[in-house]
Amino acid sequence: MVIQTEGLSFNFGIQQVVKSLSLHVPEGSIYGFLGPNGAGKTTTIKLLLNLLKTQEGSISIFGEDLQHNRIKILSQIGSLIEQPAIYAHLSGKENLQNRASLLQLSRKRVDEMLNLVQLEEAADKKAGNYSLGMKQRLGIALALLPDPRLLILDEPTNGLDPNGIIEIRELLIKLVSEHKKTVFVSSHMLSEVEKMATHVGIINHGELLFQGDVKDLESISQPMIQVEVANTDVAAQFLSQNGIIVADIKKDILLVPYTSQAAMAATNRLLVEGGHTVYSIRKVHKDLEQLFLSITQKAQV
Ligand SMILES: Nc1ncnc2c1ncn2[C@@H]1O[C@H](COP(=O)(O)OP(=O)(O)OP(=O)(O)O)[C@@H](O)[C@H]1O
Repeated sequence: MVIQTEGLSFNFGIQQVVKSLSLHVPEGSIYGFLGPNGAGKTTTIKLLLNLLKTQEGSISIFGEDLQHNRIKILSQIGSLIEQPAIYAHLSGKENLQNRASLLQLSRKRVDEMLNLVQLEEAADKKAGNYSLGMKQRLGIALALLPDPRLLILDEPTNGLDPNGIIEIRELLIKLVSEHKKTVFVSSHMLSEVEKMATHVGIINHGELLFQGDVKDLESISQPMIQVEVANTDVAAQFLSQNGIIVADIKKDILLVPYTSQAAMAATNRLLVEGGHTVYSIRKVHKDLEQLFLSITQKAQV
């Protein structure tokens, strides 16, 4: 495990913001750390980066305890929280060169980073005039300069347009697949991370509600029978009268909880024999966004 926390808790005054978190982030993963606003994501990230002092529990990174190996561990982590620290009056390249000379890195490394985050063409433009997405990519390039093993990003796609989101996503996938990094990335939108994350942790009110690989998340979603049918309202009423639960009615679609193949065939037969026009019928899994909402909402009740 690259990151492993056990019983990690944190209070701001009397408010417990992080509750006994046990995070397991495997090497070479893109770990999507998901939760609604105020769930405790930033606080957790600050604990991982030692920007807040651990009050209870433990954090181990690269197999070593953070409290006892702070400098060694932190020197191998690149991070981006909130706004990237960029000099607006300098160009993107100058921002990188400044940092590179502080770290005693070569100019070649600056060019490599500009290429990696696709800012070569805009390298000589003032960073203050960059779009939000370009600023985020410059921030990531700054974090990657010293070639860290682990990258921790707090909501890097927040406020970006769809193209900006895709560019960050492709960059993170490349970092893991071609550069062998591990990426820990927080977000409040499952749809933004589901296309890139290999692992997911869902947090709400400071508590971890789900952790596992993305496939596990899909498998806990309850399967449904999706029936594409004419006149959905009439068909739904007909099914209910015949003892079949209709979970949802959409424009041309009815959703019925899936129990078995035989039950699915029986639903089909019932509708057809009852004179309803069935265009298609198939087993589907709840969409991940809905699943995320149901996990986080359930926890609020
Ligand atoms: N410095 C602070 N002092 C007191 N309370 C704080 C402080 N920072 C955060 N909190 C509270 O801790 C809780 C968790 O905040 P945190 O920023 O960790 O959540 P988050 O999941 O990152 O949310 P967001 O996506 O909105 O940043 C919130 O209720 C917040 O008000």
